Amino acid sequence: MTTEHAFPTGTILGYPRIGRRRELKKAVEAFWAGTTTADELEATAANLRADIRSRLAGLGLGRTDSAIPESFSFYDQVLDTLCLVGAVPPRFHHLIGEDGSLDLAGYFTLARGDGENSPLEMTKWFDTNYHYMVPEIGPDTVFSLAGDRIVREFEEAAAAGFLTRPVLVGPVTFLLLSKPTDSAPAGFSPLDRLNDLLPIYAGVLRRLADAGAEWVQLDEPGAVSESLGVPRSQVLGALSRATETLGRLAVRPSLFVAAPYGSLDDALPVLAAAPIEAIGLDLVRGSRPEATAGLAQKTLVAGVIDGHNVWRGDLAAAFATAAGLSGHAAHVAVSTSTSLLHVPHDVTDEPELAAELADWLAFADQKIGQVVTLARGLTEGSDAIQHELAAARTALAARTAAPGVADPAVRARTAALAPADFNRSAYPVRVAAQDAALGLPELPTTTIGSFPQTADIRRARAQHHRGELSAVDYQERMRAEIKRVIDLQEQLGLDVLVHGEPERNDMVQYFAENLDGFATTVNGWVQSYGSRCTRPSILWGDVSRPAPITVGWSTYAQSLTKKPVKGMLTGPVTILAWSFVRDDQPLSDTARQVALALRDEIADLETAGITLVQVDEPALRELLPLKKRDQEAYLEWSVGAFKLATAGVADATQIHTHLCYSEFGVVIDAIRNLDADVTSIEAARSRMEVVADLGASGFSHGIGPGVYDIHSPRVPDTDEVVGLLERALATIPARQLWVNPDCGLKTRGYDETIASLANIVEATQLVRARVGASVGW
Ligand SMILES: CN1c2c(nc(N)[nH]c2=O)NC[C@@H]1CNc1ccc(C(=O)N[C@@H](CCC(=O)N[C@@H](CCC(=O)N[C@@H](CCC(=O)O)C(=O)O)C(=O)O)C(=O)O)cc1
Ligand SMILES: N[C@@H](CCS)C(=O)O
Ligand SMILES: [Zn+2]
Repeated sequence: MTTEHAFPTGTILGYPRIGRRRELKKAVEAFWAGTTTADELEATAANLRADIRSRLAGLGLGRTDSAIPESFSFYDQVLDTLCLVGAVPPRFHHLIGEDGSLDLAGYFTLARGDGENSPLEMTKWFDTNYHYMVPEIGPDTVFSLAGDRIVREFEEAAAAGFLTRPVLVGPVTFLLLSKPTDSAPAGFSPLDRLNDLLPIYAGVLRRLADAGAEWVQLDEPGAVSESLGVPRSQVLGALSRATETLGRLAVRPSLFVAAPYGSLDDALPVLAAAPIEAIGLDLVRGSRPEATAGLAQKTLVAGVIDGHNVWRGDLAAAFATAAGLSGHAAHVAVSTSTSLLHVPHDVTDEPELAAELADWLAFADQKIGQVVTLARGLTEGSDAIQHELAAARTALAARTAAPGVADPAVRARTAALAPADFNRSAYPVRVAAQDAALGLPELPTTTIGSFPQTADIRRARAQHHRGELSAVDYQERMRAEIKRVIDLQEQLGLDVLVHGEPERNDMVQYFAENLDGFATTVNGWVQSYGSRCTRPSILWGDVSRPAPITVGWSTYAQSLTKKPVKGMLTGPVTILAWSFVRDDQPLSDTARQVALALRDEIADLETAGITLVQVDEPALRELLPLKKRDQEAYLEWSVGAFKLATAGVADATQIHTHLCYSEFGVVIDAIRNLDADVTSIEAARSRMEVVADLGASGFSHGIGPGVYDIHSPRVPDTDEVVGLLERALATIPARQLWVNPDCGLKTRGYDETIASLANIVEATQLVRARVGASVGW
């Protein structure tokens, strides 16, 4: 059995690994480009890990008490776990080396594909903007202890004088996040393989114990979510079996099971009864638990510092919550509610943030400071931290009273909203008006908005930001790009054109920069997937639109062509989901403010002669609450915000929307309720399954399933696209079908984009000829 080790009184669940200046991104991309070697990449990563440990210790986390989590990853923690347990899908078995493991190149190939073999699917990590690689597990998947990175990184830390705490995705969550292999029989669930997986985890724990690890963190957010498609009773049973099995090992480190992203609810008694030593609760999302049998012998790790948002918050309230647990458990420690992966590094590294706003914020490093303060309060008593609690209280009061936090004009407008503001005419009336006004061919072809963001475009934006390129010159450069994109689409023969979004650094940040109520960062990068990052904006005040945002770009594009140009906006829910949003009022109130600003933009686009407007809502699914009890209310306000943004237009103006990610499940109803005239969805990787679901649900509006996956440079051939279109036509009528790629052309190069779009247009012509002959167009 394990020897008793005290859990550190202050810790965090994980730390950003991309680097303060995105050093890891740059090193990984250089390795992919072949300009550096694997050894050089390993050396950069080791330096980064060393810097992180020193920084965390400098901020006050203990060097030798397991307070510092070892949470590095070159790409993704689920992919790391997959490699650790040897669950490499058969199509990649040729990459496995003689020692049974993958080298770095092989590891990245699973994430990115290799031309012949498609990469692992990627999907959202719980309700965050982080994406993980989806393992494929079948009845025949062979598990083996195939990697030792986690042990080597622990030893690397030890050699530098640190006793760190290795972090692993727990076995239940790993299987809950996996999908069944294509050949798995109906009814198979990856969770069925738990008994076969547990011995591998046992092996890892033994090796870590042998290496000297005192604590290991198993992340089990799967225990919190009710949206992973497995009955709750099975999740609880699996959690019980896993913790019983691992807890009863003869040789293992002490086990800390962390449950971020929500409350454990009925999973808490399961963990409380299990032979593990510490339980991590998300007390930002979840409330303080009742006294529960079994907790009295355990450490409760109170996740009272929000790992998912950037507010400095009410530190005294956080302290009271943590201190209030002391009667429930043998020992109480303080932590973040989630890994700090979701927040930027350091507020003091933001030269352009107003000092007042900066004082209201806590990024990763400031949150560690907060954890350390509260831990001191727990050990030395609250008097010892009075100064820090008072400073946080003063900042919070200043925030509440600051001009702009409540804007009377914005509040009056939202208060005056009436049901009619949310609804358009009946769909058949709109279709008739749009058919007459737009005169589009059958199976209209279009794209989802962005075109490749070339290095030139990004460089011009960086130069403009640094003052090296004037506003006029910057505008000229963007207009030149728009002209190139319009000319290209004309040559390709697309029917509904887009301006290409060259002026956007990011589809949310760009709008945040142009709306009142938001602040943006310079160095606030947060990993979105792999090497890709975003700089989420900070929505701190009431939102309004000081001036039109996209009208100039869209009307310029329209002036270059007789074909219709689709206006292109990001929807209210996505703007909220991909920003750090104020926590002092309900999200639904903030969503209405953003929706009204967008409604004004759409009205201006319409007045300027733009006849189709796309309002992207790729994050509609992402913000869906993990708990079923919260989902209905969410869908009500999120769909309402979209309708508020879009319902002000004439019948003849065609509203499009776009949603990423194919596993829609519960949001299929929401798609119908959005009442957009045309909805484009990512579908290529799921081979149109979602279209069948929509068809079966009686969806009657326009639908544009993506016909090729833009996540790799592979060019789809014409036959393949014809096949997908025919598959779509098997379940939905031709009059509803639009033809478009999946979203995100901004991440591709021009060569493959042009070749792919040419094949799409050709495939559409072939299908039009075939279907037209049978239906008499
Ligand atoms: C659609 N997706 C998005 C999500 N969230 C968002 N906020 N935005 C999204 O688009 N979530 C779900 C998905 C996730 N997908 C992606 C896809 C692609 C990226 C991505 O490519 N990110 C870029 C950074 C984009 C950006 O902000 N660019 C800026 C800054 C460019 C830059 O790095 N400049 C250099 C200087 C350049 C020079 O001088 O030559 C610098 O600052 O050092 C811009 O265009 O201006 C990435 O590189 O990771 C993210 C999520
Ligand atoms: N209009 C955006 C949507 C991405 S979700 C694009 O095409 O990149
Ligand atoms: Zn998308």
